Amino acid sequence: MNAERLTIPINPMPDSDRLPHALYRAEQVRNLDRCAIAQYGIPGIELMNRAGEVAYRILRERWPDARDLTVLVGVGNNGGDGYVIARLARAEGLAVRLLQLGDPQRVTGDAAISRDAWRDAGGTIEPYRGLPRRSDVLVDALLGTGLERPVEGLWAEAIQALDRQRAPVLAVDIPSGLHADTGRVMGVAVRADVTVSFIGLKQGLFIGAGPEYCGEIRFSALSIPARVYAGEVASARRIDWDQQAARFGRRPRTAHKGTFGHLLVIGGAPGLSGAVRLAGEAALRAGAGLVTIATHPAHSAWLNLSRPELMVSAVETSADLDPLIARADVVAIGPGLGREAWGRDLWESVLGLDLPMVVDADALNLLAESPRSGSDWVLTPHPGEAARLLGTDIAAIEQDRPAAVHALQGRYGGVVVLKGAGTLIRSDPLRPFAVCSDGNPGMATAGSGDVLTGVIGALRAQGLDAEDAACAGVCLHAAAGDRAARMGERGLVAGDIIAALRPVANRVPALQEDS
Ligand SMILES: NC(=O)C1=CN([C@@H]2O[C@H](COP(=O)(O)OP(=O)(O)OC[C@H]3O[C@@H](n4cnc5c(N)ncnc54)[C@H](O)[C@@H]3O)[C@@H](O)[C@H]2O)[C@@H](O)CC1
Ligand SMILES: Nc1ncnc2c1ncn2[C@@H]1O[C@H](COP(=O)(O)OP(=O)(O)O)[C@@H](O)[C@H]1O
Ligand SMILES: [K+]
Repeated sequence: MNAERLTIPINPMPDSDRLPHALYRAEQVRNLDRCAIAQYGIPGIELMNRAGEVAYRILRERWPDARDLTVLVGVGNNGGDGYVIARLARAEGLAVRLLQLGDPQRVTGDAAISRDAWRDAGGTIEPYRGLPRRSDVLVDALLGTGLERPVEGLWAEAIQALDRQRAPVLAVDIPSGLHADTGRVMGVAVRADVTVSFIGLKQGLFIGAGPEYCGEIRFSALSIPARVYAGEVASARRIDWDQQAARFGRRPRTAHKGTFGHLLVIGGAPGLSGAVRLAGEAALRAGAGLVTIATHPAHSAWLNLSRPELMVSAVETSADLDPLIARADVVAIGPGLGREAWGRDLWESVLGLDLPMVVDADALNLLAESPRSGSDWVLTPHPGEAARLLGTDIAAIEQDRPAAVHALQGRYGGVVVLKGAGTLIRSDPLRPFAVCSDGNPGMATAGSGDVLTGVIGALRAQGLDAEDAACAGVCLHAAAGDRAARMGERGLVAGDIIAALRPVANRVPALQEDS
């Protein structure tokens, strides 16, 4: 690959039917709504009608044979969208049951207008007392971005009942019970087959439990003017390999191995040699020109037998590192480093270096023991390492991953990659953080993080800065994981991700036999 510095714009509007890249917090989407209404004169009821129409169109497209619809509405504007959907469905001759949670007298504003329009069209409102025995599709219009406390009582019962029945569920704007900013489940949440989101994509759809609850995500900006978005800087940006691959052009015909950088991978205490071996091979497959592994003498002699392209050096103490560091462009440290004297000595010796670094695994655990801030490093903690780095527990990290990655970056500097489903990348605290929406649970397997370390190190060695290497590396790794998962998620091993790196990095279409 030939890496180029490239500014990739964040588009708030969808291009064709692809999802936009800009993500927002609930409060920001409310600002966008308000701006469209106040400054561009689009009445709120018009937005609600458009939202209902879009959701209904997607419902018909996805389930053209549906005849019996059950719509669950709450008392806010999310419920307002639900009345519109119910009215449109009834007008087309579908049998619609509308079940109300909360007191319909509490419905006000645009939602009340939609409620009345539903009644005027002959629709009835039944208080929710349980789901009908059968429906072809259920619409979840209970709670949207106005969710403000854990879901309890009858509301929680209704959501659990949705979970138990077998018909597909379309969630309006966001699955009810999912927190729009963190993707946290607020007690219980609707597990949707399709989620249709409006105006701005909520970041919680892609973070935390979001990917488990949203099903397929569809989006409509409800035709509000593009200028509305100029006033609101996205809180996050969704990244994927399709977009990040634009950084990589054709390799110059005159290239030599020095063109693509020299990565030094440090780690592999006795018994942990596999981790450096995986990181090293992944780096070669992600296009690094040269890769040297600095590892324990216990296994250095045979480490490269299965991959002779790797250079392997035995390091007894940190003094042995000096000549290797002198030849390296980038250092990746941590895979299999251990926390014994050997690993500590190596970690301490690289701390003062003026070289780009990728810091992973046990190096992160050692960093947690004596915290310090760096500027030119990429830290790649999984939630367990993140918890140690912040002196908290994993549950606290997972509850609010955006806050965790923000705190990590604040305390440790550089670029922080918080791994897991919906990996987050945070560099400059004033700019949107990134969320990778590729990847799959097949990648939850030993050594998969070591592969990522090698990939990010390789991209840095090829000239990308820390943030670009982290974003492109996470996406390349995830896309390779997705390609490897064509053969099934269960039983996927880290080596399968490595094998997929090369075709994905070169954008070679998948062969029939891959799938
Ligand atoms: N102009 C607009 O503002 C638009 C809004 N739209 C819809 O409006 C939604 C936001 O509407 P709202 O701000 O009214 O909020 P919601 O409809 O999400 O809910 C707010 C209501 O639910 C109650 N509530 C909050 N948490 C609860 C809980 N755990 N259990 C029970 N009740 C709870 C609140 O007290 C409030 O009465 C969006 O998600 C979207 O669906 C769309 O119609 C597009 C246009
Ligand atoms: N459910 C998932 N969806 C997407 N990516 C995942 C999922 N589970 C794990 N991954 C990715 O796999 C890698 C696992 O890394 P890590 O936990 O460090 O594993 P190890 O320590 O075994 O190498 C991370 O990049 C992570 O983001
Ligand atoms: K909803």
